[in-house]
This record gives sequence, C-alpha cells and structure tokens, in this order.
Amino acid sequence: MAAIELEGLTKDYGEVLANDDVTFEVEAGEIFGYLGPNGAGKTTTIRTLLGFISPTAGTARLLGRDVTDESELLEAKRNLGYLPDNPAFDESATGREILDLHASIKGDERSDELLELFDPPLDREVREYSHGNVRKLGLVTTFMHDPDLVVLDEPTGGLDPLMQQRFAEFLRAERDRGVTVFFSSHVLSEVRRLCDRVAIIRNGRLVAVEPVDALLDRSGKVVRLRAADPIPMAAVDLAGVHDLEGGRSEDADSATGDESEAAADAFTECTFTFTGDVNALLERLHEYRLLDLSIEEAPLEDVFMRFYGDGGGTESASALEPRAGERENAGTATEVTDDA
Ligand SMILES: Nc1ncnc2c1ncn2[C@@H]1O[C@H](COP(=O)(O)OP(=O)(O)OP(=O)(O)O)[C@@H](O)[C@H]1O
Repeated sequence: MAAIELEGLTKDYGEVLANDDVTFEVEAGEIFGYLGPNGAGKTTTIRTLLGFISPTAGTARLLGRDVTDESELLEAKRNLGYLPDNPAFDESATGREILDLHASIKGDERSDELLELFDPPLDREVREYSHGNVRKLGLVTTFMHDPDLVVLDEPTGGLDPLMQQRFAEFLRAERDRGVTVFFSSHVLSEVRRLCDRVAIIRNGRLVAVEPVDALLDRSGKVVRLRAADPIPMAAVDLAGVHDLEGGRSEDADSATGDESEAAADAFTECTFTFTGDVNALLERLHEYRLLDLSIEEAPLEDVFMRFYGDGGGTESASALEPRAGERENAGTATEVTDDA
C-alpha cells in the first residue's frame, strides 16, 4: 500500500485552479519531494491531504484512508506527523508546555532523543522564539509520537546550515527505519540532498514524477569562470553548454591592434548553463589559467524555464524534454558563439 495516493486531485478556488487533476503516489519508506515555484499549488495539495480543505474533485488517501471521511482521516492522523510551513504555536506558552500538550494528544515516544538533536529553548515563551527555533520545536512535535508518515511543508526555512545538515542526516535515518517522508520545497539543493523521488508541480498541474537523479541530470549546472588570459570560444564548444554569456575583463579590453582582434573570439569571464559531463568540461579548461571557477546547481526557476517552457504544465511525456529549439541547438558551436 502506498503511503499517499492522489487521484485526479483538483482544487478550484474560483479565481485560481490551485490543483488541477493531480495524480501520484508516494511509496512507503521513501523520501519524496514535492517541488514547485511559489504559488504552484504545493500547500494546497498538503492542506487537502491533511483534511483542512476539501477537494473540488478527485481523491486523496493517507496511509490507505480517505481523507474526506472524518473517521478515516482521524485514524490516519494517529500515524502522521505534520510540520506546516509556518507552525502556529500558542505564543504565550513555553516550548515545554507546547511539548506537554502534544504529548497528551498524540503520545510521546521519543522527545528526549529529538530534543538532543534539535534543541529548541524549552523554557522560553514561543513569542520570544526566533523563526529557526519555532522550526526546531516544530520538528520535535512532528516526530515525537514516532509516526509512520511525515508531511513537511518547506521544512528547512530558518534553519542554519549546521542544523540543516543535522536535519538531513536525521531524515535519511528515519527513511532507513521505514518512515515515509513527503516534503515540499522550492530549493533544489535541499531536494538533491534528501529525496529519492520528486513530483514537480507548476501552475497547479503536475509536470513530472521522477527519481531525483533524473531531475538533476536534466537541470544542469551554472558555470562561472574567470581566466587570467583570454580563452578561445572554441574551448567551450562542448555538448551541454547553453546560454553562454562571455566577455573580456577590463584588462583584456585595454588590448589594442592584433591582440584585440585575437581576443574577439575569446573571453576572460563567462557564465553558462551546463547539462553535459563536468569531467569533460574540466578537461577542456585544464590548459587555461583560471582565477576563479564555480559550478553550482541551476536555480529551480531556471530549471522550470528551460525544461518546461513558460506556458504551464502538461501531462504529456514531451513536458519532460527540453523545448524543441533548445534540443536542436544544445551543445553546438553555433549556439555557444551566437549567444555569447
Ligand atoms: N484560500 C485561498 N483562496 C484563493 N486562492 C488561494 C487560496 N490558497 C491558495 N490560493 C492560490 O492558489 C495558488 C496555489 O497556492 P499554494 O499556496 O498552494 O502554492 P505553493 O506552491 O504552496 O506556494 P509557496 O511555495 O509560495 O508556498 C496560488 O495562486 C494561491 O494564490
């Protein structure tokens, strides 16, 4: 039995079709990322799953139970942990009082262990908490009753890098002991670190459900480099180079005569998106004296622009391919030099 089953889920707010025929399953024991830009419809799906709002059409099942049936939903929630994007704890209560309340409602199998990991300041009132401390308290309340399934809405917002790392290790360990994790995000690096599979939603429609490796292969890297001396354009005439923007630094600009002509087909600084083999790129660049080189994940918005067009989602397999023009041009010398 899948931990989450969505079939044709639709939520129409009148002016906005926030979820439009959304269908996918989250298998028991996987970390599943629900990805999309702001306003894509992630929270709407999560709020429907939790029974906070009713679907306009379609079905949603949590741990095999229909969430539109109140008694089935209650049953499912016994084994569910939920962290909203903005946990609304009673501001006048201390962290400890909040934990006591949650323990009395859901039970407490493991708060000691969780407090050691996340360590929110329990003796302070929540109104004095920072955003990150609210999130840490939320993580303890989400996992303290040892649920089978956790639903996390943008879980790492406000956590510092050390805490994010700790959280990532914790989630992987939870997955390894059989817990199913469903979380929403618009941060690709977070998804990369954590997820087995992802669903991507855009403008309310699902555009892909796939293993995270497939998404990352598709999304590419942003490469920025700065060289001590001009690098010929031909050096980056390589499969997988897109949207190259290059130029010469001020020093190179001051060159005159023959030097200047030779530099016209060369750059000392450039930025491009790269979907090819990074080792092949590094081999090409090996012979040049680089002052700076960064290879970073493409921002999620760029991934959407590049691979899903700007006309919203589509359920067809073609949505998973680069747009036609990009596919034809990808990696050719023409594209590299024309775009530069
Ligand atoms: N109660 C509501 N009434 C009307 N429209 C709504 C309501 N809640 C959400 N929407 C709209 O539905 C769309 C999807 O919103 P949703 O909050 O589900 O997106 P999201 O992917 O979670 O975004 P974010 O990453 O910014 O939190 C948006 O256009 C939003 O403005």
